[in-house]
Amino acid sequence: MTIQTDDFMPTPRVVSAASASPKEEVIERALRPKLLDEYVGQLKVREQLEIFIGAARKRGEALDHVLLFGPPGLGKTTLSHIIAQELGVNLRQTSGPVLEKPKDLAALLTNLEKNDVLFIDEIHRLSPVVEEILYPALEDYQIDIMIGEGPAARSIKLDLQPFTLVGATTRAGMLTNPLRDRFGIVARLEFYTAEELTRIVTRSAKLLNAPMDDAGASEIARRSRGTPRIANRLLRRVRDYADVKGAGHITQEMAQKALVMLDVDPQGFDVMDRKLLEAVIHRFDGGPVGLDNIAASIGEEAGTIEDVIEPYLIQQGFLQRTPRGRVATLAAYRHLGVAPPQVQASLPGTPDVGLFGA
Ligand SMILES: Nc1ncnc2c1ncn2[C@@H]1O[C@H](COP(=O)(O)OP(=O)(O)OP(=O)(O)O)[C@@H](O)[C@H]1O
Ligand SMILES: [Mg+2]
Repeated sequence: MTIQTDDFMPTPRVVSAASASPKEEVIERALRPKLLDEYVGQLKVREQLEIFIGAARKRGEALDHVLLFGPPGLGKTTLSHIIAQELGVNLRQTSGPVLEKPKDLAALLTNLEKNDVLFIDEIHRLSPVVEEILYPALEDYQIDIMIGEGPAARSIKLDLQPFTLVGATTRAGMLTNPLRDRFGIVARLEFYTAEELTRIVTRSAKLLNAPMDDAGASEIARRSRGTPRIANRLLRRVRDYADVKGAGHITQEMAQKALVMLDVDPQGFDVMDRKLLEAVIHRFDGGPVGLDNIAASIGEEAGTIEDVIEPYLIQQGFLQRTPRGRVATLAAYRHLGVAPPQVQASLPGTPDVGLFGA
């Protein structure tokens, strides 16, 4: 296998769901729904939360600890803010990698008021020593802290106010078992349907004062990889296009032209998606191929492929995850206009042709 050097050039992704830039975060905050009722989709999660939040409020208790997991840009941070808002309590926000020492977490915990929400983003990246502190805090609202040093050091117990931890992660599989077991409510966020994304884009366009018709909205929604963050981002790019090339009104035609310019295909796939599928098909005979080989071949980190790129390809049925590696499906061949390998199952001794074999 030859690897061309241009494969290692970073490719800017307009449809990357990965975390927003600081500038984008400001816009995201403005577009973020504030209440459960405004939060589109995720019906199961919403219904559960409505009940549990209602019950906690009624009893004046802290809500059970909540773990939110799912691919980037599906609304974990948004939901954590909504939970605090609906509970009528303060939200304190931090993230796994920021909490370097036990005392960083202890300081946050001891400052919580009754029933507050502590949001820890990227909770799978907590260091083990910090995680240790968290266990008794979650279980008994207590922490053990060390006072002094050397032989004079002693540990004292501090009582905390009852609180709710909301943890978010793109990788539930990387959480330790003891930590995962301490969440009473575990919610997996799913990709959004085109209809749900249409509602999200329509709402955002109103907030941005961007005139748009329904066909324009559904065109953007269809191409947003099931992800609100991408839908909002494409909306802003399409609006720019409509402002410059048209009279500012977002129609289906404007959306289509803008998305062609942005290299987002009708399926919502971008350069990296197509690169991945092409690599599996052309360089690895359609698979099965391991994640690391794909990563080396397309010049992308394995973690990014696993968290950001492949979940949508798998959900849409273009890629399959098998115990032996990733396999391109018939839909992937069709999408790229490549003839699938011939099925030769009737001939004895023919090599395994992956999915298309017997
Ligand atoms: N259910 C929803 N309804 C309406 N808008 C949504 C919804 N979910 C997310 N959004 C929009 O998508 C943007 C991204 O969501 P958010 O930042 O909550 O994603 P995330 O899951 O925390 O991503 P990451 O894993 O990168 O932290 C938000 O600004 C918000 O406007
Ligand atoms: Mg987030």
